[in-house]
Amino acid sequence: MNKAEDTLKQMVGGSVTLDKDEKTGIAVISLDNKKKKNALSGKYTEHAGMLTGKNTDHAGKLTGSMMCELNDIINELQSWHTGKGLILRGENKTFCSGGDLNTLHNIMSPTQEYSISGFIGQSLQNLSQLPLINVALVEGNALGGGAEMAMSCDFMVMADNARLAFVHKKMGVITGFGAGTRLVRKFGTLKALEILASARTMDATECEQLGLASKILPHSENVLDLTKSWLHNYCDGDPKVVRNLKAMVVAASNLSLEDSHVIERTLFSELWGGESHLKAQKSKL
Ligand SMILES: CCCC(=O)SCCNC(=O)CCNC(=O)[C@H](O)C(C)(C)COP(=O)(O)OP(=O)(O)OC[C@H]1O[C@@H](n2cnc3c(N)ncnc32)[C@H](O)[C@@H]1OP(=O)(O)O
Repeated sequence: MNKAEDTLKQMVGGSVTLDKDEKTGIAVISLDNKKKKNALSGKYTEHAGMLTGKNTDHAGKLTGSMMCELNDIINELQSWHTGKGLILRGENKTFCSGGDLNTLHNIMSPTQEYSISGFIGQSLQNLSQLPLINVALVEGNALGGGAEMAMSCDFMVMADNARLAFVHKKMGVITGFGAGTRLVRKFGTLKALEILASARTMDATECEQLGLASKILPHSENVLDLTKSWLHNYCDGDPKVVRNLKAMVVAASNLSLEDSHVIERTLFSELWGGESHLKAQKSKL
């Protein structure tokens, strides 16, 4: 993976930031690459250390692509033990226009791309498996790799101006970050094939009808706040309960029935007799 990371670090431009709210337990990851509609590039910043929380003695150097930053942020969230929810969004009223076409143009080796898609695919897999209920807030466009990122979250909330398109076929490729597999598992082969082979653009209404979007919100300045309120419905209460619930869902989607039942019982028994359980029991007696 190191070679992939090194290559990604050459992609200049953009940033990814994390905002953790300890009070609500909801974190927000924001993609920001204004000049390229939040395409996934890298960045050059004189304040790199401040943004990434490390590399302070390398300030002013190329410090890594947006995907490397996203990967670092996901790693950081693995140890956020009081967290319950996560929103992945784009700045500038749009989600993400996919891979940076300028840089992708220079990566023509299948071996290199195999390793890069492995790095990004693993990051998105790690994101989807965080013990946080996560939601992609899609405003504007989620195209190509951007659609793949949105697809890796538990839920998708879309602004009414949002559009999602797996444009890969039009680019002469297919999905490479895991969304093809996710689409097939969600819809079965026929619907997934239709979505991927048509490479069509789906608006928020169609995404909701398909079950890709769980909620459509009016496109407005406070769409992020509305998404936080929506997410709060699912992740209010004791962090341990919310996190174990998410961990159980992750286990069930990855493991055999038998193995998943063991995990489910383990996670259940961890909560039995705990503070929340006793409190709830008391209020019912
Ligand atoms: C390996 C994974 C597969 C992939 O993700 S491949 C990439 C798939 N994505 C795409 O093909 C999207 C290409 N972009 C577009 O279709 C349109 O730019 C888009 C997002 C609908 C926005 O349209 P408009 O609002 O009309 O804006 P625009 O076209 O004038 O774009 C503004 C500036 O942003 C740039 N941009 C947009 N998407 C980019 C991308 N993916 N990589 C690099 N640059 C990108 C665009 O070139 C333009 O730059 P400039 O202002 O002309 O210098």
